[in-house]
Amino acid sequence: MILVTKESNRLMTEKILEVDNLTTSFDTEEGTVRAVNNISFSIEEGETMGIVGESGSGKSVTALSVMRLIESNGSIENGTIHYRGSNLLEKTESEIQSIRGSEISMVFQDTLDSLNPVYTIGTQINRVIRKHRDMDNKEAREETIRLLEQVGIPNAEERIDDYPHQFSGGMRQRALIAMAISCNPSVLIADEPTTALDVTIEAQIFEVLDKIQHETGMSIIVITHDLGVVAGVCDFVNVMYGGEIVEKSKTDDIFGDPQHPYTRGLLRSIPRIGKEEDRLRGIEGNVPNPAALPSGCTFHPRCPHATDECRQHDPSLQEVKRNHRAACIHIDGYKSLHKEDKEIIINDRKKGESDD
Ligand SMILES: Nc1ncnc2c1ncn2[C@@H]1O[C@H](COP(=O)(O)OP(=O)(O)OP(=O)(O)O)[C@@H](O)[C@H]1O
Ligand code: NI
Repeated sequence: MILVTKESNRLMTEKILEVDNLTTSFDTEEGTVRAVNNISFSIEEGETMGIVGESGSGKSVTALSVMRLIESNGSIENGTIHYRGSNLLEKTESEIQSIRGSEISMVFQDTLDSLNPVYTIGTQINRVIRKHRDMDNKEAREETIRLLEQVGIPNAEERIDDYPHQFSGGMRQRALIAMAISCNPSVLIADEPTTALDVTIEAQIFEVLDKIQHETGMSIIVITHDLGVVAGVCDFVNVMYGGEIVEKSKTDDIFGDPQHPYTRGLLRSIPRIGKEEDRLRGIEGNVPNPAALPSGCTFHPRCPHATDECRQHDPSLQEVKRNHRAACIHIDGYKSLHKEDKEIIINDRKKGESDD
């Protein structure tokens, strides 16, 4: 039955999650902080979507809004979040609790140390399973072993009784993924799942996610500050800056034909292994204070192409070509500059490759 539904969804390419005009803000001592400002995106079954941006751009708040886990000083001011056609913002707390974990699940940022040190890995996953699924202890234990195997933990039958400190960082992250997928969610949100891990382990974690996606057809939202991660993993990408989505397209187009000056800056700052000097080549300036966002285009104080118009008008996302949108008023007029930027990127890459 489920398979039939899933299959027909795929044929109809139904959007499994659809976020429209989401605005989330917080009350702070500095005043109202609009952490997420009027953003929209959607994801289909089996797709992997990236949300990329520097620290403070609103990525986690976006995810927490979808999970309805915004802290008490914050609120979703505007927008809708449709999951399988019904608006999550209209659900009661108990309805949302049953969706959370079993339909939409999240691996939280900075959770590597959040497994409870006094309980075994098995006990902690077992608990989540029994909360959502009708299984007795023995069945849940078998299911936990299966999940640990699924995320690539060797000797799962023995490791299930280990305590978190007996697991390496990469193994703990696998266990957290096992926990997040333990109730077969349709959507998994992974918030910076590999930030604390080295690149080899990072690649392994994404291989695990890819494998699970093939096995289950789940949709994945990957949150990262690293466009390098996006390249290998995501079908399409939303670039966030100052709480807004400034560019969105298929991953290939983000790399092959980036439009927004911010995206191009991010691309130029992807570090190459062993290239220390690259770290210095990020985007000049700092992310804006969300309690005091600049006038006009939020990016204008850091933008090499900013004009008076940019200081006055906040650009909305415009279609650059099919399925590729960017929020920059100079997208037409600045075609030539874009070309120069592209040449810099391409030459840099070639240089990097020949240096390696
Ligand atoms: N509970 C809160 N109260 C006040 N401000 C908040 C709260 N939660 C988030 N913010 C602010 O919202 C903005 C966006 O935060 P968010 O955590 O979404 O950024 P992020 O893109 O996930 O960054 P990072 O890469 O550092 O995780 C930040 O300026 C942050 O300080
Ligand atoms: Ni975050």
